[in-house]
Amino acid sequence: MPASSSRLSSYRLPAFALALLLLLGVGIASVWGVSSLRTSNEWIGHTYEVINRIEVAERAIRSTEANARAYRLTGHPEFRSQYLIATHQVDTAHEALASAIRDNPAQHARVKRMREAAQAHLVELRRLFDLQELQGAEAARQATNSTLTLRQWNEFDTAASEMRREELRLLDQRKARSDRSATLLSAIVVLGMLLSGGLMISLMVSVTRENKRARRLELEARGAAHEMALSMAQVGELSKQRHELARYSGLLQSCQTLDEIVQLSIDTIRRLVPDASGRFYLIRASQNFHDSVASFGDHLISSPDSLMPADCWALRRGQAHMVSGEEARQLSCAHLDTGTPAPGITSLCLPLSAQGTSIGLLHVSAATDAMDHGSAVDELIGQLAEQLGLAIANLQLRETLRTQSLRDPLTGLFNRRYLEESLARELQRCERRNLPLSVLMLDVDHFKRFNDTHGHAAGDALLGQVGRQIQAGVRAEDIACRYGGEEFTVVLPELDAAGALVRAEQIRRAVEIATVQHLGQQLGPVTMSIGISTFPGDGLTPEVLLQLADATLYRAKAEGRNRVLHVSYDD
Ligand SMILES: Nc1nc2c(ncn2[C@@H]2O[C@H](COP(=O)(O)OP(=O)(O)OP(=O)(O)O)[C@@H](O)[C@H]2O)c(=O)[nH]1
Repeated sequence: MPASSSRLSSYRLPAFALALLLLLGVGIASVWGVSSLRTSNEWIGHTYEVINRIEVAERAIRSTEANARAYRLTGHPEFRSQYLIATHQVDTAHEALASAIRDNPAQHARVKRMREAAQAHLVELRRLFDLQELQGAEAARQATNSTLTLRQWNEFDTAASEMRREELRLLDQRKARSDRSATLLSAIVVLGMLLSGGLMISLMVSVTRENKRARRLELEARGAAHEMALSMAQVGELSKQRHELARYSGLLQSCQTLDEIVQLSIDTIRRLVPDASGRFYLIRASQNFHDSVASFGDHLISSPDSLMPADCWALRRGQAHMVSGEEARQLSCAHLDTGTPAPGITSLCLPLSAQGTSIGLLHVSAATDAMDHGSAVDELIGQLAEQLGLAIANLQLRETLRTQSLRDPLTGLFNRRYLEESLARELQRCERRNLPLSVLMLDVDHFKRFNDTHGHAAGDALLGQVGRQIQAGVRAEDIACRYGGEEFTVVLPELDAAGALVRAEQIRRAVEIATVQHLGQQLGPVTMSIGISTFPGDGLTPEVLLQLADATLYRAKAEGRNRVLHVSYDD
């Protein structure tokens, strides 16, 4: 369509010029035709004039003849004077006739013949008139030569008739030419008007089409400009979102705790989708459940605190699962509380994984419009989830490594290396603040016998349980360690000997009454001996305090086991 239109437009100027030329031609032809008609009419008028003058000449000669004859017959003077006047008119009439046909030699020759015949007849009439004047009317009548008169009249009439015929022939010819000119002029005018009118109509149609096309193109151009503005806005939005994601990646590297990671992720998701809500889940050690670790927003679609992997399409398929609108009826995840997302709301489940291992789930819900704009938001949140999974996995790995380096794997308590570092630090802190610090040295009684009786694995299970009981028996700020073998140490900052005795007694009692479940058997209970040393009364350095607590422990063993002992050297 545009190609044909532009092809037509290239013909428009020549067509317009042709139409103008045609109109000009019609104008010129009209002027020429009118001029030609006027000339033809002039010639026709001229012919009538000549014919009229022929008749005037005939009338003049006949009037002369009639008056001369009447005078000859009656002698009446009136006829005499009329005769004399008429003789003058004959000359005048022939002069006028000769003047009218001076451009036509043949007619001119005929006028000459007419004139000669008329002159000859006038001479004869003059002769008879003079004779009548001198000798009377009878003599003139007697002298009349009828033969001569007839011959002169014949001569005159012949020339006049020839002349009239010729004029009538010319008249017919000129009328025919005038008719032709009029017909030709009419044809030219009609044809020219038709052609130029047709061209003008074509031009008008073409220009109208061109205008419509121009209007359509203008509308299309406006639409394109609008779309470009929209896409520019989308590009701007996309760039902003990518910037957010890049910022997220950078900050994620520096996060030290899960809380920091989760908070940063929430902030970033809320920046990408302002009114979004959602929940973070991490997989439990048992792998059976995903437990919620954090949530955000107004929960457009709520999801429970814990969910089974089978309840989530994303966890089952190992890939993002987004539903909204009609689709939600069939494919909504079972863990969503509403069953199906409300109209206009989109739900997005994203599995969190690292190196192919599932570690959790991110569920986000938001208005469908907010999730759809630029059609890249779900993709961006997907990228965020990928980085989030890796970050959590890294954190967990770091935590595991740190725990492995600082904690005893069997009991979960701190190891001896950590004890030595932290005892020195805590001792300095308490010394600065002038506060006491107590050290407990704990040992399972007859553990060798337990091992030998129930096996090494049962001994491990017992040590694990004792470790948990020791941890449960102290404050969060206390430091419980496995010193080695079946021996444990607890550092109790800011606690004096009396307080340490109470705490140690609680632990001893808890161990004494507990049994251990191992391979379906209930083993134990066992007892524990505990030695105490206290800063500053018993010693000032970590080494002294540990040695003293150890020595007191062996003294408790020696005194019969299953007891707590503190030896005050001040006493
Ligand atoms: N199952 C298990 N046994 C351990 C572990 N570490 C040390 N043991 C054993 O613990 C026993 C310690 O025995 P002893 O040092 O003789 O002390 P005891 O039998 O508890 O006797 P008393 O301390 O005098 O009450 C040894 O048999 C070690 O092999 C451990 O990690 N797991």
